Amino acid sequence: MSSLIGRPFLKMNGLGNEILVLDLREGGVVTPAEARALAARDATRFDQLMALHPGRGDVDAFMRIYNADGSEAAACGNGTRCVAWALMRESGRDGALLETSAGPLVCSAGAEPDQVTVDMGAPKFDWADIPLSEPFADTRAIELQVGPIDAPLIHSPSVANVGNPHAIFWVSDLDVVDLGRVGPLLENHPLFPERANISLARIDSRAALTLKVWERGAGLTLACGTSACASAVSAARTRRTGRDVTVTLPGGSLRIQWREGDDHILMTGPATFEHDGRIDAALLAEA
Ligand SMILES: N[C@@H](CCC[C@H](N)C(=O)O)C(=O)O
Repeated sequence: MSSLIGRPFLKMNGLGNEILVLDLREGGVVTPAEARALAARDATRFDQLMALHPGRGDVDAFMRIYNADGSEAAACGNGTRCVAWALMRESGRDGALLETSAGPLVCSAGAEPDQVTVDMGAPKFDWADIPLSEPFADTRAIELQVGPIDAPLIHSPSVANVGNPHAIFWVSDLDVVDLGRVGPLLENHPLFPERANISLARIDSRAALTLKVWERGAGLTLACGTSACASAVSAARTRRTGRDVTVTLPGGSLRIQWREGDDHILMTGPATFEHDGRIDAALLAEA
């Protein structure tokens, strides 16, 4: 019998990015096949599944993050806000300390109801940390073959790791290419040994950008918090914007601040509860 039977879940979303928060603090581990089955059910449909495991010391929960295709990720911005919201509701406190394999995440209640701020830590820009499969001295703009049709339209992405790998293509028109077509090709490009999340980013002003995202392991989504973080720091790093920006995605907007001093990224945005339930055998049946 699956170790997930009877475990409680919350179906939530962060700007329309579908999140399933699964409480495994009493035990249980998600297999890739179980993740794919849950992603395919209406009641538990997700872009990311945030599985909560017991945390050590002061940590409220250790999170394992699964994409809809069953693969694991070390970071998920929208999912982290949803988990923090759930744990703050449970504890009655206005903060939560979470951990993933990429490190600790300090979360706090935002100024408005259902808003959460997450300290996403410091970004990494070294080619080996993205990771890329070959060295690049400057990751603000790398050379990447995108094929003869798309090459004149999108090229020279910035790359960053904010707990997970991102490539950002700077465009003036977000529809210049069909991201649903080029996304999977770029996600699996040989330059990205661990695949990558792919964004098209348009600069609107010194304090605003707009994104479309193809997520590793999940495809086109309404929003991706880590893409917003990676794009914001890359925009500031290439002097396209300042360090405090509003990032608008198809599902809504996030405020991203790249703090001077420790270089940590602060992400602020909503977490929205939809419904709750418990895992049963029918939810885990192969789709
Ligand atoms: N939607 C997420 C990102 C989830 C992980 C990503 N698809 C990956 O595999 O790295 C977010 O809000 O950050």
